[in-house]
Amino acid sequence: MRPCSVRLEGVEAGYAAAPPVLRDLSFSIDPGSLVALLGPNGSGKTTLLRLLAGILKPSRGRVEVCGRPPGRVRRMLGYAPATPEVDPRLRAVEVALLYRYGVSEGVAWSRRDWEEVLSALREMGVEELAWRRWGELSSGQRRLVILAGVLARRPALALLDEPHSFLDVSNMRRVTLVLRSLRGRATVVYTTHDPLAAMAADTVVMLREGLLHAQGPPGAVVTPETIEEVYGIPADRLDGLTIPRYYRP
Ligand SMILES: Nc1ncnc2c1ncn2[C@@H]1O[C@H](COP(=O)(O)OP(=O)(O)OP(=O)(O)O)[C@@H](O)[C@H]1O
Repeated sequence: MRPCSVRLEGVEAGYAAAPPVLRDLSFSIDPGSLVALLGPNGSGKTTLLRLLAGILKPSRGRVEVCGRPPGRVRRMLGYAPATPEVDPRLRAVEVALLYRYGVSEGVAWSRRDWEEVLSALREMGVEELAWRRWGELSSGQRRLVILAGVLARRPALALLDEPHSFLDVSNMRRVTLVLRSLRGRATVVYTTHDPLAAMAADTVVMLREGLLHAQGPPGAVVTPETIEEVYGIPADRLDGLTIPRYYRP
């Protein structure tokens, strides 16, 4: 499957009668690129991913994924929610299989499905957890299982909500390397609260109160100036990286 392009034009989106969450959003993403979505709590990152996944429809403007409305290309998309709802009795490998197929796509699993999912679990370093029940897994282990399932789907566009959350530094590195290895083969959009995790992307999209604040290479977007503007806290530049000073008064 060829990686998808993404295009938004004058998009407004939100929930029921409430004021729109995303406002006048226009930007595009090149096929095969790795994109980090950064922005404060409540700025609309998950809403944007749900829009790209076709779960939510815009109230105004146009969203195109692989040149079509997302709802028409669902089979090409993989979506990993930040807080997936899963039956705690399922085995990890079954959860990964569900995500390989998209949770609502009823299918009979073949031997190849099992092999692909086990291989993805291995890549995420959680193969030994394959037969453990979901309810017995830690938050970080669950994150890795869901990511394995979505990546085993081999999506043309992977939409990953906080893939680094709950992970220790070694697993953060593992996930970052896996995401970078997908460049050129899949378009990947991931949300994060960690400016360092965003530095691994080709492009950073910074949202602020539902508006596009900045888009560009990490070095141009994740700067001490932007951190100060968007989050209102100081940040330092160290070895070319921007480190927010949330750890020091
Ligand atoms: N199902 C919903 N119904 C009504 N409002 C919602 C719903 N989901 C989110 N919102 C609102 O939409 C806004 C954006 O939420 P969203 O989850 O997209 O932000 P986010 O940037 O992903 O936040 P976080 O970093 O905290 O996960 C918030 O003000 C939130 O309260």
